[in-house]
Amino acid sequence: MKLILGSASPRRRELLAQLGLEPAAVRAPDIDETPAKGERPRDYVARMAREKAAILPCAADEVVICADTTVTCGRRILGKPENEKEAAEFLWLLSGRRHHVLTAVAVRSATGLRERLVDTVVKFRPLSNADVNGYLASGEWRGKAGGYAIQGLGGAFVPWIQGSFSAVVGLPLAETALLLQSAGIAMGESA
Ligand SMILES: Cc1cn([C@H]2C[C@H](O)[C@@H](COP(=O)(O)OP(=O)(O)OP(=O)(O)O)O2)c(=O)[nH]c1=O
Repeated sequence: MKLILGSASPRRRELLAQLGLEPAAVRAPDIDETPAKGERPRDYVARMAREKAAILPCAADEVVICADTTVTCGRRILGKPENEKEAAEFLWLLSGRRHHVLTAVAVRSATGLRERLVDTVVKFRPLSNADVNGYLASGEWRGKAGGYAIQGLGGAFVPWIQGSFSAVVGLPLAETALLLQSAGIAMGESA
């Protein structure tokens, strides 16, 4: 079976490499990521991963893996900030609080769709003006759910997590390995 990474995210590619997996091809999914009115965060993130997997082509000998990562704070869904102002708003919202990072993984093959949702709790220390301004200036917030990257400078804001670090970065390694194994992809095998 050929492994296809259905994601434009370089982090997801690196996380697959950590499992010893190199995709035979990378296909970027382009879907509308707007949450439906009143949609619950868990439903939203699972739907996003499923929709990404559904729109990509998948041949009979292919296994396509897609994922979606979303930050939720209270009832709010924090996606990728559209601009610096929104990134600042997200960082202040997360400052000094715990929030959830939800990552849904969808694996599609000729035998069907397999999915998992991983919920990780992340705590931010209280941020100062200098923290937020410095972080905005770094540009690291771009393209990251919730406007931060735990694997980068954003790690300095995080004294504690409960759950899966790799899921926060974009792909939960333990769950991904199991999903891919059941779809016929062996770990450490280059596609
Ligand atoms: C919270 C957090 C998110 N992120 C990233 C992971 C995801 O790439 C991104 C959330 O956006 P996603 O929509 O999940 O993915 P994407 O747009 O980057 O790529 P694609 O849809 O093609 O798969 O935020 C981090 O890298 N570090 C973090 O700490």
